[in-house]
Amino acid sequence: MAQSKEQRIFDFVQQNAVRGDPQSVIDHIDEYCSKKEWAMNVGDEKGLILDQVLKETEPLVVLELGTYCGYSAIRIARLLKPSARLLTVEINPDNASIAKQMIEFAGVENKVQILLGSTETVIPQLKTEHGVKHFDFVFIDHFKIRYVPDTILLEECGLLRKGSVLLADNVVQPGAPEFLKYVRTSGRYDCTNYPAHVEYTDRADALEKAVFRG
Ligand SMILES: O=c1[nH]cnc2c(O)cc(-c3ccc(F)cc3)c(Cl)c12
Ligand SMILES: [Mg+2]
Repeated sequence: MAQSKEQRIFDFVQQNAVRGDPQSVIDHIDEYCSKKEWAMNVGDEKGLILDQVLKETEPLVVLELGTYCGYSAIRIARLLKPSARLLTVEINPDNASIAKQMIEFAGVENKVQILLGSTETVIPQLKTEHGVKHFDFVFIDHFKIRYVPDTILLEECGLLRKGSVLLADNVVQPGAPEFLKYVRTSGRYDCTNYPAHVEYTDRADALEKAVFRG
């Protein structure tokens, strides 16, 4: 069976990065995806903005929508306090398998739980099946058409509290105009835009931070 791009990324990490060193894994994924094969990791430029917002927030319970190969899960987990946890939702079982191996190689597996399934199925189960009360931080990086429905679902499931931080990738490219309209006009969020570029390119993109007013 032909190898997937995601498997090739993991192979490159396994052969070149330092096992147990999250930064080494991040750097090697960035090296491979900027030099060999582009892939939709949040990347180094937007990753530094993610780092900065995480450091400001100091979250204990984090949700990620869209795991892919685990790059941003590792970026987030490496900055979490010992007792903090990340739950990350991935719909594609092949991606989830690569992400699991990548997260274990980086040595952050005890802070991260990968939940396989669609966000619309998983989000309503988080309180009952995963003992979540509220999320302090949500990184949104999956299908752009799911940004608004999943944000509303998080509100309706009582998973956000005053000050919960949503950080959404790709609000310019591929673009999430309905999401921007929703968080900026609903009156429920305080929003900040962070202009950047599509990972590993010079094409415009941005992250949007939306803090829930409760
Ligand atoms: O689907 C995506 N999910 C999560 N992140 C994504 C991302 O960061 C970038 C892109 C993308 C942007 C421009 C381009 F020309 C091709 C692909 C996509 Cl398509 C996704
Ligand atoms: Mg993205």
